[in-house]
Amino acid sequence: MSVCGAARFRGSVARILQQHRAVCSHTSGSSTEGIREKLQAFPGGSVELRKQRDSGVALLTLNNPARRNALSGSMMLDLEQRLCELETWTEGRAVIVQGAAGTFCSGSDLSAVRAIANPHDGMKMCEFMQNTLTRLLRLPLISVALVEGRALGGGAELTTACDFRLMTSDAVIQFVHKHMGLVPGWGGAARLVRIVGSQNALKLLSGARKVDPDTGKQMGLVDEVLHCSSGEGEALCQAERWLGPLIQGPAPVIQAVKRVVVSGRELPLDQALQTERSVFGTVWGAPANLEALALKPKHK
Ligand SMILES: CC[C@@H](C(=O)O)C(=O)SCCNC(=O)CCNC(=O)[C@H](O)C(C)(C)COP(=O)(O)OP(=O)(O)OC[C@H]1O[C@@H](n2cnc3c(N)ncnc32)[C@H](O)[C@@H]1OP(=O)(O)O
Repeated sequence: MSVCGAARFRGSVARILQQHRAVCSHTSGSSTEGIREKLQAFPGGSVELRKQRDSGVALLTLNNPARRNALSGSMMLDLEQRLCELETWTEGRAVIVQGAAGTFCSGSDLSAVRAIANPHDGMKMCEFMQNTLTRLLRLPLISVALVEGRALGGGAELTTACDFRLMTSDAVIQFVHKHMGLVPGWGGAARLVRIVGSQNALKLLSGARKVDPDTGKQMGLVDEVLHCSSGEGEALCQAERWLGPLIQGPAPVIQAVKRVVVSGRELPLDQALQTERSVFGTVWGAPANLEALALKPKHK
């Protein structure tokens, strides 16, 4: 890589880190300035984070069951703060995003949507949620959306910001945006095209189609269909079991794997190769590598 290329790369990494520090410390000056105060004016529900230290799996729960886990303004702010915590969780391996009371998320809280329907505030909310879901997508943790019940509108977009989607057999993902005279604004369209391809994305968005698990699996939107017979909590148990093989191993190695996949997915080849070398440098000769070499590994 040329000297100026390396300088450009260092500059882009510095900018990403600067944005991260600014957002976590709420440093004003970003283009979403002022929206936090407005979102705070729409309370209701919460976004809970439970870090399971033994497994390194965090549970991120949208908790607004009276509103089918619709995202109130304060929940959008909660989500940003929970992501700040996850971005610096060095022992973390994965995060499962779920909804309370057996349903995922019915999108934005419509009372908040009505109140900030003006273009200026709507655009700032859109950018705030787009930035927040992009940070979820880029977490150095393997992320799974556990979809029970309904994932509608912004809730459907939220599922696309996870690496994987697991659905219970009676669940539905629906991009209802067209019915509201809208298109996705939280990054859901850009991510959906990358997940299912542009033709399937066009069908799901233009038709506002209800995606059942089998259809979702066929088009690559759904990674596993969970058949749950007994009560509450079974879907989560099945999701953790599905995740198990992906997160076996030291947290730094799992996090390094996610980092090289994110850079391979998002960066131009030269920068992706540079990032891969940088991440490789963090695990080469690190404890997990040295321990593995000492054991004379045999991969049967
Ligand atoms: C489009 C992108 C993004 C945006 O631009 O911001 C959005 O996400 S906008 C919101 C898109 N979502 C919706 O339009 C979903 C609307 N809700 C429904 O379709 C149904 O409620 C349901 C989610 C399919 C559940 O139906 P059901 O099980 O029959 O329950 P109820 O309909 O009786 O709802 C229970 C209760 O919850 C309230 N509710 C549901 N969704 C929302 C929401 N998104 N915002 C606010 N409140 C919501 C619903 O009003 C009921 O409350 P009460 O009437 O007070 O009992």
